[in-house]
Amino acid sequence: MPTMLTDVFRGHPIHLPHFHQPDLTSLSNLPDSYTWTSQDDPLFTVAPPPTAGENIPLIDLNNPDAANQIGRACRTWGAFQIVNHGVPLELLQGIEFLTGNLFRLPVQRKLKAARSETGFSGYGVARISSFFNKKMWSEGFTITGSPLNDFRKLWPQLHLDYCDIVEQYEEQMQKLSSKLMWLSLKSLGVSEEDIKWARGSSDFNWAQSALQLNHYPVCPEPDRAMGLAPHTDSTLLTILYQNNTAGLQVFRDDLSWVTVPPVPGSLVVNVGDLFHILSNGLFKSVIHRARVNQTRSRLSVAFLWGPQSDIKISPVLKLVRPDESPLYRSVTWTGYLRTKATHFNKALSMIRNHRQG
Ligand SMILES: C=C1C[C@]23C[C@@]1(O)CC[C@H]2[C@@]12CCC[C@@](C)(C(=O)O1)[C@H]2[C@@H]3C(=O)O
Ligand SMILES: O=C(O)CCC(=O)C(=O)O
Ligand SMILES: [Fe+2]
Repeated sequence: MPTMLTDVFRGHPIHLPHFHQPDLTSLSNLPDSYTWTSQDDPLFTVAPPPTAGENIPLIDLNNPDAANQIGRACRTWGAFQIVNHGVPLELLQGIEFLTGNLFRLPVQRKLKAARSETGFSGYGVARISSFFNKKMWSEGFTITGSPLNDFRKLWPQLHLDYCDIVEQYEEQMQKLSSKLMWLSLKSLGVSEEDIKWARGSSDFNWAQSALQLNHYPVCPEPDRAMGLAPHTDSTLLTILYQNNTAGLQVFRDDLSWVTVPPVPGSLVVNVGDLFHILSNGLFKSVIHRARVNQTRSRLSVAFLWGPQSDIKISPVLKLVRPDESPLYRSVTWTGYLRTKATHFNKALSMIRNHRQG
């Protein structure tokens, strides 16, 4: 039996200090343990060049040229925003409503559904927290499979309604992710024929996913705090819904940090590490982070999408020059998540084939 996402960290406990996390909404000063400097994160204070003013592309999926625009965005930014994506507005409002209600619950109630050190789902701090000396100004809730058990602990009365929203949201995101993957691959001249594991399976039985709900409370000193530290996602693609408070920033070597402005009804798409591997390095897995705000709290919902655990992802052969070896060795999603859980931002280079000469 392949490892399911739920089991991926079973033999890999990660020390996560949720139980010692104060209620961030009650703090009027930024404690030292939450104060970031460039010593805690070398990218913390990099300044943009004086002429920077660019932003990630906003792509209309109804545009006949969408595949090319997406391909270009994946190569230059590793991220883009989409409109006319087909996900009903009521569903976006529904998931935002659920997320807001979840994080408004008293801390003691949220901790009833705390994620354990070897678990995958539940309430807690970001997994990557263990790689940083300072704490992040955020709380999260991870879902994979049915959230029924956790939601029953959070909402003894209303859990079924909330499960329904998650199910509908995941169904829509699943369809959209697959559409986006094929559009971006089309731009590289890659079709279903070229990828054995994804060929002809319209019921998505080769894919699996997780949902990450994030909350960034109002912060007394946002310039010195960090909502979610810089990272790349370990996914093929991530589709992110953000409420109308800015905070997400993507990194470009030539432009530094660029804020992704919230556009009502739109969704942000990030290329993850697995898509970078699949595209033989042509698509960038984008470094991104979340900053926080002094007057407005922020919510985001990340749909993390990847292949089933028995599928090995390797560069599409069509994208590898005949005189070169593929840039990466093959890897399963669960195998990669474990490497990432131990080596964090060194994970990609650990599976890279180093070229001779
Ligand atoms: C499938 C996963 C990707 C993720 C780790 C996880 O097991 C579930 C949560 C995901 C998330 C969301 C916030 C940022 C991130 C780096 C983290 O700490 O947890 C990502 C992980 C990832 O993409 O590597
Ligand atoms: O909140 C955000 O904008 C970013 C969230 C994120 O990067 C994630 O959940 O992986
Ligand atoms: Fe992310």
